[in-house]
Amino acid sequence: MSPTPHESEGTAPRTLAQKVWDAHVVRTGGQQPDLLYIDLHLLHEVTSPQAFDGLRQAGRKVRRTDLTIATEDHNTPTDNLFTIADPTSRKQIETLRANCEEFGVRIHSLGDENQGVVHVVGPQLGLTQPGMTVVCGDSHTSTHGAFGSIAFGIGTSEVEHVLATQTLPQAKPKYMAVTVNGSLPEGVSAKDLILKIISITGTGGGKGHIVEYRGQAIEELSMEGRMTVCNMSIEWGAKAGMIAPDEKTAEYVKGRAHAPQGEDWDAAVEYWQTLKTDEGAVFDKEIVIDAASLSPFVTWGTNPGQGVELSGTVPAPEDFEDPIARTTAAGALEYMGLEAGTPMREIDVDVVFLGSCTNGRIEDLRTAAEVIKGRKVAESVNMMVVPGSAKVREQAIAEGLDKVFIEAGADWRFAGCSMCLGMNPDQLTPGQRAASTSNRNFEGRQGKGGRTHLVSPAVAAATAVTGHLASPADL
Ligand SMILES: CC(C)[C@H](C(=O)O)[C@@H](O)C(=O)O
Ligand code: SF4
Repeated sequence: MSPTPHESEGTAPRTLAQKVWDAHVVRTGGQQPDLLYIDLHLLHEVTSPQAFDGLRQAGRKVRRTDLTIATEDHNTPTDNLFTIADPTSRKQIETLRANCEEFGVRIHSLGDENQGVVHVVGPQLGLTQPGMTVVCGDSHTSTHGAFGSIAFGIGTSEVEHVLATQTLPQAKPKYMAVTVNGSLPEGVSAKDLILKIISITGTGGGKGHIVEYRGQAIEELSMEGRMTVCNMSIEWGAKAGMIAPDEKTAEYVKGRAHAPQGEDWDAAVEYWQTLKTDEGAVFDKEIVIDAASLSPFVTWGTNPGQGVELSGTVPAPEDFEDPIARTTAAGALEYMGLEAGTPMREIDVDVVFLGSCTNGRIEDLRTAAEVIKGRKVAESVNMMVVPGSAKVREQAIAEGLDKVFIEAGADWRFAGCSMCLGMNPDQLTPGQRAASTSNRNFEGRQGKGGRTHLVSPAVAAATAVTGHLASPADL
């Protein structure tokens, strides 16, 4: 084996994550956690109010307003841009606006062309770039790892710390690799892959680890697909998910509002090319998956690890060896109103939700529109299409996708988190069942008593047409 550049320089081979980590350590040593520099801090209305209050009380400023950006997403209505009927939601949005004004933080409010779900907006503006550290008071910050950055969710007190200092103390993580060999079969998407991974690991399998997804199937994913995979890293407990940047990554970033320009661009790309795991670098753990063995994957239960092939059946509690898994399964079946042994394809749904920071990007809308085109949403189904951002919406309209959805009978909405979680008016009613392209199927997640099946955009679209869980191949 020929020595890697690092070995020849006398440095031990490192993983991608270690390289990015090392490049951001401001202070290390002793029993203290490392102090990391933060390159990008994203804010939304839910987890920032107390952080700003803390700054105000301490008489501090936001240290780097140029590295801080806010958007409104969780509490925003999607049927109109300006009337926030719920007083709590309205207060959160108004508080964010007032805080951003007081502290000089850039904000993309409802009606702004760059408003949208925070994890859609960052990459879209070219703010998210390879090799960065990205944080946000939001667990799905892991999405940004798709660019080869270390990106993770933080708590409100940490939000305050980053606002005040642009740094964050962090204990050293462990490192894991998920290697996906071979190509995904036709009709199998990034969402199917990540749901399968979580069903293997369980919701706690990644705890304490920064995970690098790699292998042919990962390299073959679009940037949107990579974001979908990294987005759900937190759903199996990982601290963050990452994918080494390559030409596709650079192509995606190039020309965006905040992408480096001219000589800076060349220097950036040269640096990004070094951001890969060195040969011989050691991970604490590795999982290997054969992509060819995968097929469309959906959830049947009340956590994202309770999934099964669409061609499969609802499992019975006895199918699980682990006593805890057995009890959890029994509870999930009861909440979901499902009988063990029922073919997944025979489960009827009332609502289809296409959207969220997992699958609300332009590629997701295109995939679903292709399936829906020339067909009708079943009479028994209410399909909501919610672009992840105002820009995604604008692009979809430019491509005529809005018309495809509207002609099929779907509800075409404004951007926001929407039915991904019950913080705004888009909610399931008790007992309603949804096929949803979002990332969490917890009890009550989409509305009190609502039942959620997590699916890919293609499965969502086919399900909307048939009225039961289905893939485009069934149409
Ligand atoms: C509200 C917010 C803090 C939360 C998160 O951390 O992820 C939300 O975005 C979610 O998806 O559950
Ligand atoms: S779309 Fe869903 S997962 Fe993403 S930030 Fe909003 S609530 Fe969280």
